Amino acid sequence: MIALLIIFLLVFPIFLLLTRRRSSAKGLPPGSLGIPIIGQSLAFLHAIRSNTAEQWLELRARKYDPISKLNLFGKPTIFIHGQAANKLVFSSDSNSISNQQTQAITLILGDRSLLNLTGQDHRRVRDALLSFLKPESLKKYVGKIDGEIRQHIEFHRQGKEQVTVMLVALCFPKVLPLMKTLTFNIICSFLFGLERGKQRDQFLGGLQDMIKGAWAENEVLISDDEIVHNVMLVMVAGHDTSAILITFLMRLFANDPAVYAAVLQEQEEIAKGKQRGEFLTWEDLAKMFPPIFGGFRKALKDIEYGRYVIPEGWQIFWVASVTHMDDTIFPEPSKFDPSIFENQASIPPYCYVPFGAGPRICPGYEFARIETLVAIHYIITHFKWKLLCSDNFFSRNPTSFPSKGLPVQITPKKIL
Ligand code: HEM
Repeated sequence: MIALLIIFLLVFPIFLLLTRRRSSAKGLPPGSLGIPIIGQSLAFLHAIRSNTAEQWLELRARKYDPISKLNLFGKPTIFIHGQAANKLVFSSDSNSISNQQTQAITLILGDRSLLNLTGQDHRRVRDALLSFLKPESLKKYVGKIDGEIRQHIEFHRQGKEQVTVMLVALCFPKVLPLMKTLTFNIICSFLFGLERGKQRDQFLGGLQDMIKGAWAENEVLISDDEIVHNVMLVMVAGHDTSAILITFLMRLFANDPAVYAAVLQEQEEIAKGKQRGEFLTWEDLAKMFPPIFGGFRKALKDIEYGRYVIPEGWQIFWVASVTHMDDTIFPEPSKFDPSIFENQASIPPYCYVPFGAGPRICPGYEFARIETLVAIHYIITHFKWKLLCSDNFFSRNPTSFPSKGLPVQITPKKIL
């Protein structure tokens, strides 16, 4: 207790000095920095855990629209959202705004992952990654990903539809863990050429050797540390994200018969044109239609934004979901309506940013698109499923997941 008091007494005067200096300079955005160090962190973490983070942010956005200041995780922070904010975050040069990572992420992934790199170094390592994540390279892998998905779903489903109703909750698959293993397997097979079997199960032990082998052909000059740190980043970035997207799509389809029917019809048309067992191709995906909260950046100098200044050294918290839920941009934003993406030109720039934008836009975008489309195509044309958990809740940790991992009852369709 005494130690806490001493820390408080030491930190508070510095904090006051910092905020007074800034407050006297006109233009600091509205909002309070709260108690030193803690600020709004506990309230925000509580909102995340109690599943009300979206509402917490919405309330803040409505109160201070479109920019406010707060104190998150010990750092003075600017919370911004909307088209202009996204444009500022995603298109500013790396001398004004840099990426900002927590110490934990840097410790886990290493300091040479893309998340920590800026300027020339960021471009060089990103180019290396994109050399195999770009559409021309991915085209060759559509059939392989299709094969992986078929094997995976068959393997985990076998026999499960025959259990008695009493055992349903225990024995029927939960979609989320199933999709997480699936996205892990796909990345293993794609990045390391590592197929199903004992070796893949022992993957973690041999990780580093395999990484070197997989990147050896790359002609862009990057260091061993950069290889290791970025392969770990790709494993992490590509694992939860796509698995969660596929899981939520399955829940949305199960809850929305009209969208389910439209997607089913589209996918059956594609399936009809194929022989039994024939894999999908890149051209098939072109016939189909096409989850992260936001992130942190850091202001490297004072930045003028409308009537306000974002002070040098402050953290910038960009929240995509607030822009996505803005009904002046997307009428009925909470309605699941994939058809709004049919006319991409109708969406104003920097308003739909689930993968970010600009020089740091997600390099795994095409990869995620392929695995999601192929998984949904296979599942919807081969199975029917019923949700075994009727609520529509989801929690965050910090990525989102549906109640109980989305247990479902899966029944194979009769394929003619
Ligand atoms: C539904 C799936 C996915 C979503 C919604 C998603 C979203 C995002 C977002 C919002 C960012 C941050 C952009 C920024 O800071 O401006 C990002 C970065 C990144 N993503 Fe993804 N991602 C997905 C899947 C993937 C996959 C499958 C991979 C790898 C195969 C991947 C690799 C990366 C990497 C390496 C970065 C860092 C890029 C950089 O800092 O230059 N992501 N992603």
